[in-house]
Amino acid sequence: MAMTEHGLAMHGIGVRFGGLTALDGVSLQVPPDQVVGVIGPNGAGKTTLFNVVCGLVEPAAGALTLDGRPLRPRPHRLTRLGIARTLQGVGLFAGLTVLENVMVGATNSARAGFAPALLGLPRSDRDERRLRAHALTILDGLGVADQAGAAPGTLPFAVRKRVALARALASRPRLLLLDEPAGGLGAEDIEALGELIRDLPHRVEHPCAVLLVEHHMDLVMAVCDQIVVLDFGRVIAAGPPEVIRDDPRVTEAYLGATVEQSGAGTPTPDGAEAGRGATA
Ligand SMILES: Nc1ncnc2c1ncn2[C@@H]1O[C@H](COP(=O)(O)OP(=O)(O)OP(=O)(O)O)[C@@H](O)[C@H]1O
Repeated sequence: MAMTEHGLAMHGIGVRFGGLTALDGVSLQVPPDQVVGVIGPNGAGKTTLFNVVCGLVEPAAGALTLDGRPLRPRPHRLTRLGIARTLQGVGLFAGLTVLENVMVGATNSARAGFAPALLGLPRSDRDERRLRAHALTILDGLGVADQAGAAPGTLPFAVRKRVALARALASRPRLLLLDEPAGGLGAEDIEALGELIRDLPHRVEHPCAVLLVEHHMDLVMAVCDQIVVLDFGRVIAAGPPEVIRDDPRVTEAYLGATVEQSGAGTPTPDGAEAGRGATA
């Protein structure tokens, strides 16, 4: 991967949990106009890497930069840094409508945003209208505006996932972190999700780079410009999908994983699942 100052970069990140090295000298880049995927067998360090970028895990070694400037992410400050994330689950507020959930996502900080409305504090009608219109536009872009007034709990899982994505996009991030967005979705929904993800860095308004941690190989191969392969906390390969697909080190990592736990996952990166007991 060519080095650039733009976007997110990890430089030699190391993370240890007691005696276990979860990440070992991991470097990668997410340029502003790309979708970058992180794959690897179970336990390879993908979630740990995601958590480092979110500020949930502090690395023992290495550094992060955003547009060449040092980045010390903190979970509550991500939005202000122009970073948004979705989590493995859906995580919508059950007591709010779909629209309100997305409006919450549009707030940049608890002081300036939707929180006053939630707390019953006064805010201008104009702000409120603007926020609603913005949230509706995003829901519309994801094809779920017709559910704006619904309670999330009444909606199918695939729709809730879209709403969660809408909420993340509502803060107009320039980097979106997606942790297993295909989890629990059927093939058709995954394909539609792939189209949405692929489009994000190329939107005319508010384009946004994507760092995608995902088990579903088909999705990763279809949407990523670059793929970083982790195994035992190290980067064993990095490059565009067509290179990664044919890289013997990658096949070996997945094959080795399958041998370790027989029957776990599909033994090549062409399959829909990863090794080491991967989930679909
Ligand atoms: N909080 C923690 N404490 C101790 N060990 C941890 C912790 N989090 C992760 N690990 C270990 O670090 C290694 C990397 O785990 P991680 O969850 O990042 O892998 P992963 O690639 O996301 O796996 P999966 O595909 O199963 O989600 C694993 O050996 C895991 O057991």
